Amino acid sequence: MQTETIITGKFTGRLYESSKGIWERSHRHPFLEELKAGTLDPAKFIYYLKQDYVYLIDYAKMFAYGSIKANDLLTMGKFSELCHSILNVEMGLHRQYAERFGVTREELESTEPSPTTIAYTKYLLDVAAHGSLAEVAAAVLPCMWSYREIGVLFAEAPGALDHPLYRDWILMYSSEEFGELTSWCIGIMDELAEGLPEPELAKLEQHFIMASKLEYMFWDMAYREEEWPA
Ligand SMILES: Cc1ncc(CO)c(N)n1
Repeated sequence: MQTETIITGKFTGRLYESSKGIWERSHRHPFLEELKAGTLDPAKFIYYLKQDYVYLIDYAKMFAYGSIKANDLLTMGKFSELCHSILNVEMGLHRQYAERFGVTREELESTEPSPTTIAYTKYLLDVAAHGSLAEVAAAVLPCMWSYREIGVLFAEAPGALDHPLYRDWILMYSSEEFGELTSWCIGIMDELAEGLPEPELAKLEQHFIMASKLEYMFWDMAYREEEWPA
């Protein structure tokens, strides 16, 4: 488990405040409450896993866009490292879980995205297609940062790591490595926001809030095992 604390700068402190209420609602959502307690219906977790797998394909592309939009090699390299780690470490965990549940890799990959997954990934990709590097950073930040917060909270919750089913999931998001990547994303967000005029900062904040709302919706979608109406 990881002990490194998240240090926010001036702008990321503002972002955190803007979405704290939404994040707290996510933490209290039955999907996460039950995952923490080890009582979450595996069918709901499998649904989540499949949707998250196709979500992560587009999410990884956000970091590829970050690499393209970066102006220095260090930033470019870090975004490409993040892309690599999503495709190989994070999605690797999903593949392991799928195997445990008897879901094939093909099944995972051919999951039909739900309405909420579409809303989230297409929102992100639209920001990437039309926005600046700072906008990309603001849109992807709640994903990393809120999972990091959930991972650490759950790893510290008494008994949460004793449940064999969801233990690996909690360990992934409370890991040192995930914490370091999140800290880097927070750092680059503050750097990119430095000196920007207020209307630009407000736009970044809007992306952060929107992605935070979509995170909440993603938990809720999984709990309801959302389907297309027709
Ligand atoms: C929906 C969603 N948000 C954030 C993460 C963490 O990267 C994830 N795996 N899935």
